[in-house]
Amino acid sequence: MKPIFLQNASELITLKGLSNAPLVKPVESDLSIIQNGSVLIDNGTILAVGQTTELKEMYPEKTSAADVIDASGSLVTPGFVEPHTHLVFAGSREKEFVMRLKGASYMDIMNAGGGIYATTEQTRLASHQQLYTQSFERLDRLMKQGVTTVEAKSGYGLDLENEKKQLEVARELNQKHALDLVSTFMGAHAVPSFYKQNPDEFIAYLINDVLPVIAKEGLAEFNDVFCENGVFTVEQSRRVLEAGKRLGLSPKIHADELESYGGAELAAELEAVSADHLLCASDKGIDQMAAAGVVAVLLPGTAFFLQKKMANARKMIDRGVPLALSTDCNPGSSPTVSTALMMNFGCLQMGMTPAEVLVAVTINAAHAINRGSLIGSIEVGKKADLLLFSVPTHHHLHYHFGENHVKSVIKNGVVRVKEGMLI
Ligand SMILES: N=CN[C@@H](CCC(=O)O)C(=O)O
Ligand SMILES: [Zn+2]
Repeated sequence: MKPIFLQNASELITLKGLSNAPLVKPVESDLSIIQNGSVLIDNGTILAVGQTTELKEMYPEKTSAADVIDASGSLVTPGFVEPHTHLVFAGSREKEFVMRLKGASYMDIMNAGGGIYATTEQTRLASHQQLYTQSFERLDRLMKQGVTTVEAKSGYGLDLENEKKQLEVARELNQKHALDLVSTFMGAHAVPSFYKQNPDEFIAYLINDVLPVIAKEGLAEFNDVFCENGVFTVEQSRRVLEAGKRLGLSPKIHADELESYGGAELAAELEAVSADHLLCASDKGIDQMAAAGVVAVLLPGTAFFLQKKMANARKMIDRGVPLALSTDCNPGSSPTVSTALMMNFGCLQMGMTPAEVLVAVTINAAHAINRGSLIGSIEVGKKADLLLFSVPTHHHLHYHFGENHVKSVIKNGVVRVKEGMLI
């Protein structure tokens, strides 16, 4: 593999020195910006980072032998990390979208057998190959948006066979697609109709019959639950997450999305790696998350699409919670792959600064999936996941809102997107 020398970036956002823990209360200087910056990449890894003249002097042979990418006039950042998606699914739910526009609520639709149940029905019917092909295409679209690592949840199978199928598809995608995937088991996404009268039995089934197989076959790293009034109680969520923990799966929680329900508090109690959504998180829950160092993964696309008030990012940051942003890419509550739009929501709807937003889609997002030491910043030894933009500074990303400004994507030291096109 020939080295790559990316040179002359007008703004190189390195986010240096943040690999050990997620960043709380980021400020502009945390971006550690290098003007006229350059990056030397060798064997898929970052070998050196600095000013262009400096690196040319330090590595004369390597820089002259390398493939040169000229980033004059361009912003360069670490690849975006998506810490919350429901990537592997079949079908779409545009009819529900129209029902919601006429006043039906997300939960009304789910309780009537639609929502997660509708996608589960279609996902169960789809073959491994069909799911693989559709999800591969979704990954391509994410990559064009600058995403270089994707967390992918199961949760549209709701039984051993189909949860496994989703996770096996994610595993194959991780092997064959250029992007890196991180898998999360989410069997506790909805109570299947067979168990409707006795959700505790479904929890017992997940704990006794499903989780051990998922753990044994190494199909997931995290265990997630939809902790929400009408879905799984705090007590049921605790049970399934503790069982996962005993098998080595780190907890994550869909918490306080539609009601204030104690999900943030549970995340703190279990020292979950992240609590996600949090539109209705209580002050107490927020403070407990801050004390426990749980990353809040906020999903503004979902609030926007369900026409709800955005999570209170400002309050969470001010009270000391580390924040990440993600698309929540899924067919029901956030059918989008646009990180750019999430960043725009961060600045324009959630009171976040441009620096807070950039941290939220890179290094803090990496920490939300336990990858802070590998990705999320441009530092020596880390994976060479880099983005080159058609704008000169990061402020332009928000100023020209609603656009994908990604020009090139380098993933593991290989150029995968050039002039906005997959290559
Ligand atoms: N809230 C629960 N789960 C998903 C949506 C799943 C769906 O509607 O299909 C979410 O994160 O928004
Ligand atoms: Zn979700």
